[in-house]
Amino acid sequence: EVSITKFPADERKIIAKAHDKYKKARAGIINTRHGQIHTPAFMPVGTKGTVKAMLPESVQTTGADIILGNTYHLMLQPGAKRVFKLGGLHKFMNWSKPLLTDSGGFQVMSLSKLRKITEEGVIFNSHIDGSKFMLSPESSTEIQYLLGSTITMAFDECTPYPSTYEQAKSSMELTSRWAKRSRKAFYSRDGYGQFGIIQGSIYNDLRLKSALDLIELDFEGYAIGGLAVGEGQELMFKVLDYAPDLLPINKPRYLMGVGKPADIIGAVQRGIDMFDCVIPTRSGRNGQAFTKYGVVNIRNSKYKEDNTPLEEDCLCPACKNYTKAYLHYLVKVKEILGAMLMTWHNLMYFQKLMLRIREYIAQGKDFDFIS
Ligand SMILES: Nc1cc(CSc2ncc[nH]2)c2nc(N)[nH]c(=O)c2c1
Ligand SMILES: [Zn+2]
Repeated sequence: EVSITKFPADERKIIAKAHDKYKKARAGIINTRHGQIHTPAFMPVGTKGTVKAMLPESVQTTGADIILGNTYHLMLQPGAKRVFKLGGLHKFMNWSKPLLTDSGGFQVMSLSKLRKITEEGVIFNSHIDGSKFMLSPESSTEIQYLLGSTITMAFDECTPYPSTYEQAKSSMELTSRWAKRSRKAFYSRDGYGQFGIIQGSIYNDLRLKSALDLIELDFEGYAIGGLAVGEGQELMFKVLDYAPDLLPINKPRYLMGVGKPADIIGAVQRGIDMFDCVIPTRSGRNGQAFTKYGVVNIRNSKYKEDNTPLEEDCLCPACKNYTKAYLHYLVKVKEILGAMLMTWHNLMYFQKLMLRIREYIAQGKDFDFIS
């Protein structure tokens, strides 16, 4: 099954001895049918069956163990049944390692204009051609099965921020009812898993109720949803000061949609194991490079004759073979190679950050370094 194996207890004691705020941090391995995931892990986003501007083998060289796919986009095009007929998403996109697919509700709410939430599920018009679709706990779970996801996400409603207590309560209760239906619809197989997603916005009693409802369904892992939706880092950390502890300690904890390096470090310190965010890929294409010196906006004219690499000790192709001047030029003239090199560097940067965090935890060292 999908299980998180932890460092032996005595090594955990070392971690506990480290400064208090690190004692919740944990490093481990999730074993799946498609290989291991070293946690804390960062999952690059491959929304439409590709991590934009990257070959899958290049994504692999950055150190990523797992990438994300999207039920919403893939069900509209090319269609889940077609992907299934063609051998599943792993084969289709030539990625043999673990794949996690989001359940689609979040994307419906953020992408399709016309949509209606009912007890049954969400009825929406495709943002591509306006045709009518329904996503429900059952159909979302079936679509993820057809795609061949290693980790399937329960169908939830991401409670918007801000929400009143009443709004958050009824939204969380809907998510609990949908989680039960998602769990019932899941075809469980060795090495595959399904994660429940807890909601409850910023209200600790709702977060607790959501966790209790989902723990009853015995998922292979748990995600904290309803965060990184505009509440800001301070409020997010306030929820993370207690929410991870409501979840089973021996199961993976995934914080959806997070985040910048500082967000990731703060969340790991509060017990989170898995992350996903479009920031390294999307901002890379927009000319932002993450470096140990901070974020470099490569379009800035100060780089037009800068003959040095983004980072002298980075092993990515952008840093090994090119200069900031060249990257500045490529991004300015919108050359495809610019998007490729910037993306590659950022993904490498995020994986190096996760590697350093895992090493520091294993050695029981403080890792307050802000990358
Ligand atoms: N912030 C945030 C982000 C995502 C998308 S994660 C993702 N999907 C595809 C790429 N990345 C969420 N997804 C779900 N299902 N529920 C949430 O509460 C939620 C919250
Ligand atoms: Zn680099």
